[in-house]
Amino acid sequence: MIRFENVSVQFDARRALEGIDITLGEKRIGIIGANGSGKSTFVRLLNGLQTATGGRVLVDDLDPAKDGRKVRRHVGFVFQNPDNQIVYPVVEEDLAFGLKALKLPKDEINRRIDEILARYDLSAFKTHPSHLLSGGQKQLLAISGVLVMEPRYIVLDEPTTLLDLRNRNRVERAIADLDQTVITVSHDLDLIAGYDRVLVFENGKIVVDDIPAKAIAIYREMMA
Ligand SMILES: Nc1ncnc2c1ncn2[C@@H]1O[C@H](COP(=O)(O)OP(=O)(O)OP(=O)(O)O)[C@@H](O)[C@H]1O
Repeated sequence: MIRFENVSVQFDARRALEGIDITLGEKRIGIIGANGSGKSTFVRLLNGLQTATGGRVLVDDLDPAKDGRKVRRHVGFVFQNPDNQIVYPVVEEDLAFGLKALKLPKDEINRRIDEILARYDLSAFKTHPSHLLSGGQKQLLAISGVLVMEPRYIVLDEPTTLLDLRNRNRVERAIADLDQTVITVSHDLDLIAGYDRVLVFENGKIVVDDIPAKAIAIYREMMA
């Protein structure tokens, strides 16, 4: 369960979030809103990448601002730009690095890596230099790097911006198959159409909180 208690975030003169009070317990939560409306700031609060300047955030009763390391074990985060996420020069090394930190047995590490590479059609790239992957393949690798860790919550910030239609659909299906709670920030309204709940951000506030059909319809009118 995720709770935001009267959360605000202030960057110097700019207020990025204001008076966010919400409890999230659904399995699929979509977040939409205009550029600069506060969506990324909102999700970055979930793993302590951003700290609240007012109020507090709780993820399963842990405060990411205080227990960042513990929380990050349970909250996997896929960034907008995969280059910020891929740190190792070879694909399999990149996938292994978090798993090694968890001190998993070698067999288990290899099993998880082979399985995730197969799922995203990346098996042929296992020993390839990560930086030579295409933009979309990098995005898939970044998503894979989070999924292999089997976190309880998965936050995806614009996970399909670089993907062609086939890979975009693949990511959509992969998300649908996940047992975990998924929170997706996206301008791709189709991606979140089948979700349980959609939040619409405007000027640092949640202005709509509803089922996708209703939230998306209101958002389309707001953007018209
Ligand atoms: N580190 C920062 N320092 C100063 N201002 C920031 C910082 N991060 C975000 N902001 C500002 O806070 C506001 C909200 O930004 P945020 O990235 O959360 O928006 P967003 O809804 O995710 O936008 P987009 O759809 O463009 O990704 C913006 O006005 C942005 O300029």
